[in-house]
Amino acid sequence: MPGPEVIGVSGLRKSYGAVPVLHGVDLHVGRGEIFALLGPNGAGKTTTQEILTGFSSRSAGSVSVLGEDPAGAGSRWRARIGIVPQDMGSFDQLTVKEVVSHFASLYPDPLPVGSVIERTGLGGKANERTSRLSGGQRRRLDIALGIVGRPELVFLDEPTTGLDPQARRGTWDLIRALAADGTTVMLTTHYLDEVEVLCDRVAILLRGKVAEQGAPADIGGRAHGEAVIEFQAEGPLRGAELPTVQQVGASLGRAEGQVRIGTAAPAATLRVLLEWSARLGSFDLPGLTVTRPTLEDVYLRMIAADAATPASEPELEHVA
Ligand SMILES: Nc1ncnc2c1ncn2[C@@H]1O[C@H](COP(=O)(O)OP(=O)(O)OP(=O)(O)O)[C@@H](O)[C@H]1O
Repeated sequence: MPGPEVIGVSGLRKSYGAVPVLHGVDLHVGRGEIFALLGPNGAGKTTTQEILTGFSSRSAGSVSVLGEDPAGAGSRWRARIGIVPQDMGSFDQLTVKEVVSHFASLYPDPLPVGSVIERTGLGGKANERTSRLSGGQRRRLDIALGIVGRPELVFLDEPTTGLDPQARRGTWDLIRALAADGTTVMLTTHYLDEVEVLCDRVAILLRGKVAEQGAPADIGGRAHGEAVIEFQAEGPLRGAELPTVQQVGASLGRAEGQVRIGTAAPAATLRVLLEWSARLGSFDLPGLTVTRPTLEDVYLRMIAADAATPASEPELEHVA
């Protein structure tokens, strides 16, 4: 966590009636971070965001957002946060500019309406009725409404769902610019590439618990996990006996000329392989690839492992 703490959550629990949904969530987000909540449908991401924004009560645990407990925070605190839910509702008879201006009027120190409309890529639509916007343009309007109040902390619930690839990248640039200005961003998403390229840290929520929290590159031990080296044993390498790569912790497989090596020490293993290929008169490992598990690989593995684990005993919780 780089900056001072903006969100601090410990032991957060939530039940709807007798049904527990959050089972002791811990989260810590620093100023200026772009933080993702990732998890399958129904994992509790929206519920967590609703509690952090004061729209839902909690059953147990402590929550601090911008130094206050959202459960009792007033309008001055509310003006310091921006919220972009999955669906902002409809303002069909109003134009983009009218809606953004209306929202701006609710805040003590809003951003200039024109610049918000430009930054969200709606410059050409300022005088269009919102009923005539496409789905993706509606989503950009939602984001405009979430940031017009110049928030210190903005919550985005699936901000790029329904956007075309160019608009997604535009939204990422906007989120990066907000963070560079010191705005803290917490978002939920189902897109792993979005987490990978955009977010400083991610918490993976599985069945109401944080299964892991950290930089996307470190999740599931990715940074130090096993890499896979593959190449084609062609030319002088064809049929040659492979070197003893086990000495650098590598395992070895071979099928129809395609060599596949799993190794915890890819650089050392490559050195052995390159010396071996040079000895055979080849200065290349044809079709060489070195890959580590992607975020998607480790995420899907975590979901599968979680699904294979029986649900814990029903917990005794306070009813919200
Ligand atoms: N108002 C409610 N009353 C009862 N149960 C609810 C309510 N809101 C959410 N839930 C339940 O709480 C669980 C978590 O829902 P939540 O919307 O937080 O998940 P999510 O991770 O945001 O899912 P998604 O990715 O589908 O948006 C789900 O099982 C859902 O059915």
